[in-house]
Amino acid sequence: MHAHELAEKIYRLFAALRDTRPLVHVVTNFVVMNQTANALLALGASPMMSWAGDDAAYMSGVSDALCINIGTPVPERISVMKSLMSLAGETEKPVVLDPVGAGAGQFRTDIARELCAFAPAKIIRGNPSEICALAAGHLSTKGVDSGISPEQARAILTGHGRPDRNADALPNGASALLASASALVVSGKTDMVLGQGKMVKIANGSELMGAVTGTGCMLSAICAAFYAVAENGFDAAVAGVAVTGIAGELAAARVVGPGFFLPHFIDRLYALREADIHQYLRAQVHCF
Ligand SMILES: Nc1ncnc2c1ncn2[C@@H]1O[C@H](COP(=O)(O)OP(=O)(O)O)[C@@H](O)[C@H]1O
Ligand SMILES: Cc1ncsc1CCOP(=O)(O)O
Ligand SMILES: [Mg+2]
Repeated sequence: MHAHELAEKIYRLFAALRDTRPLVHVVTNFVVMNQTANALLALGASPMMSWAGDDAAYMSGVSDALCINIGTPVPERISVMKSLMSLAGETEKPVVLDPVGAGAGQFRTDIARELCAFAPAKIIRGNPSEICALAAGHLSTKGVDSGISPEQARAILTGHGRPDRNADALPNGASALLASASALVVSGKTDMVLGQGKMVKIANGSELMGAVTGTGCMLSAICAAFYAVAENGFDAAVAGVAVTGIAGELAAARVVGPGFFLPHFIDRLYALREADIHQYLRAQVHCF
């Protein structure tokens, strides 16, 4: 697929999202709740940040997509997450799982692994360490941050260095995790979206995005909004990653540091136009 066709496809999803204004139910951490809701609103979706167990059945019935984020886990919230993901699996509701801090201690890694078993058509979006912890048992997460680069993650996921593996072949370590998902997103300087037999690399974004908390969490919620209007998780993940990266890049061009990055990012999501996607998208499509 040519870059122009991919940009066109992403724009179609973006336009559909703005037309339909999907209701995205987000159960996320205490750190990023407000900025995630604002990012979804700016994008054109309708956020609902609720984690009450008593609300779960109703929210499951009315929402168009679900985003589950384990950043600040407490037992009651984890059990609501399981119920919501289980209901979403039954009704084939689009789900994104953000395994914040997977690989940083047994507690979080176990929670993330357990949640991976629910809602088989979900997108799993994490930074390189989080995805490698789940896919390959590679423990390198520092708190909520990645201890490895996307390139190192690609090497770990493909089984690089093993004599029976070609480093450019199907991501091997990712395949078992991918069996429990419709797409995996490994974010970072270059984002990788992995699906069955295909991968898209997107090189948008800015270093500043690593200096502001919650950019990954917002990316996951944005992928959930796109999943509500996409035919599959892979296309939704590509669109979510591209739009987040382009808005981040444009926002970073206007600021000198992280302090004002966030409001500019929200503004750029709000003001994003078709021409921006065509002009700024830096993506490569690989098929295996
Ligand atoms: N060095 C970087 N250059 C460009 N974009 C980046 C960089 N670091 C992070 N990003 C972007 O920030 C967002 C969050 O990614 P990441 O920092 O990997 O997630 P998390 O916040 O969960 O650790 C993604 O959109 C990613 O593309
Ligand atoms: C700092 C922090 N601590 C617990 S959750 C959280 C936010 C993590 O956000 P992100 O994964 O998007 O950087
Ligand atoms: Mg994160």
